Parts: sequence; structure tokens; C-alpha cells
Amino acid sequence: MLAELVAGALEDASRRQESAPQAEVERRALAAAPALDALSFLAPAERIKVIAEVKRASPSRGDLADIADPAGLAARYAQGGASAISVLTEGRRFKGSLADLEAVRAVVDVPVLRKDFIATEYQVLEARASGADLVLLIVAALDQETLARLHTFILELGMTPLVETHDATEVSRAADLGARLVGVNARNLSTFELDRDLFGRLADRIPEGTIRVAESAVKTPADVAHYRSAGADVVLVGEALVTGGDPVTAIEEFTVS
Ligand SMILES: O=P(O)(O)OC[C@@H](O)[C@@H](O)c1c[nH]c2ccccc12
Repeated sequence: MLAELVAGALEDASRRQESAPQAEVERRALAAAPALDALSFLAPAERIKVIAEVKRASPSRGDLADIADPAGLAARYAQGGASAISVLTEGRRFKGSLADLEAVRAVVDVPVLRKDFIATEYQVLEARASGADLVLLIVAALDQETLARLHTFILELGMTPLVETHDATEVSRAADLGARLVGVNARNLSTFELDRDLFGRLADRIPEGTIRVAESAVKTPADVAHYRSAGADVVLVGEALVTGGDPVTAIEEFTVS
């Protein structure tokens, strides 16, 4: 499934590239306002921080929410105290777009993450041209050479890579890059199985001084407390915020840990 998601994302990117060639997107990326320093927004603090996600659907959960106004939702997230906003830009299974990212970028002053299946420089340039401050890199989707090349490229553009892992080998691959922001996704992107205890088992393997992000499966304040006690600096929350009640209240409740 992961390979299929990456292949689809690459096909969609190459279609966009036919009308917006790399040189043009590069020009737009370099002309964009400088990226925010996401690491300072996400730095460990007394209370856990939240990256709140704009997500309409997912392959594992199907349709979640219509979200006609992603910017309005993101503004509510920021109002609730989210330290960054994640925007799914994958169109096929998550029903997102770069237009969503641009709309969100225009209304919030916290960092914005491009959440997609990134495997080429072109996609990274698109992220910057659309105002992203952070770009997701999924270790399981990339060989180490490509991962390292894209990690450096993201940094060179002034953005911050969020390096997503799912097992001990991937955590050490992230550490080899010198990644400063490492996520552990409780959901296996190949099988979609959830393992809420995975973060706890891997946290100690993430080098000291790295910002540790627990991703997926946060439904309640108790889930946040669980990740917090396992060493998470940040939680990334999608479904619970798009399907629950008022996101402002939800984020306030999540950030008491
Ligand atoms: O909706 P949840 O269970 O709160 O999960 C959010 C986020 O972690 C999840 O959307 C995610 C984590 N890594 C990804 C990689 C690609 C697409 C999506 C994801």
C-alpha cells in the first residue's frame, strides 16, 4: 500500500510538472516568504505540543470530514493553541491538495507541514512554493540515499524535515541523517495496523536533543498523557480533530499534559 501511495503521488506530481516545470516552481519557491523556524515552535516545553492536521479522508478510515474551508479549520486549530498545522496534500486517498496548503498558509502564523508521499525534489519545491515550513519524509518509502538527499534539500530551502519512522531500524536511519525532528507513526502505512505502544518502545532510541513526535491514534486527553509519559514532545492529531466537536476545546484539552 505504501508503494502504491508513493507511485500515485509521483504520477500526480509529474502531471502537474507538465504545466508547471521544475524551473518555474523553483523560482516560486525561492521567491516565497522565508519559512518559519519550525524547530523553535516545536521545541520541548513544560506542556506537550500539538500538530493539528487537516485531513478529509484516509485509506484506512475512508471519508472523515468534508472540510469545505480548510483555512477556517486551521485558524481554529491555531486559536486552540496548535504549535503547527499539518495539511494532507495527497489527492487520491486523502482528498487533499496544494490549494489546501496555500489556503492554510495564508491564515495562520504557525508553521505548516506538507503531509504527502514525498520522493522527489520537485515535490519539495512545490511545498516551499505553496508556503510550507515543514515537509514530511517517510523513511519506509525511501532508500537511504534518496532520504539523505531530500533531507538536505529541505534544509537548504530553509524548511524543516519531519522524519517519520515505524521501527528501530528506521529510527537509526533517521539518526544517521542527523534529523532534529523525528516522528513515530503508530500506524503501519503498509498494513494500516495501529500500535499505540510503538512510540514508547522506540522513544529511547531517538537521540537526545531530537524533538520526538508521536503520530496517529490520539483520540482522548488520556491518549496524549500516554504519549507524554512515554517521552513525546509533540503529538500529531488528525482524525479526532476533524470528526470530534469543537477543535479549540479539543486542543486545549490535549495540551494539559
Ligand atoms: O488521524 P490520526 O490517527 O490522528 O493520525 C494523524 C497522522 O498521524 C496521520 O494522518 C499520518 C501519519 N503519518 C502519515 C503519513 C501519510 C499520511 C498520513 C499520515
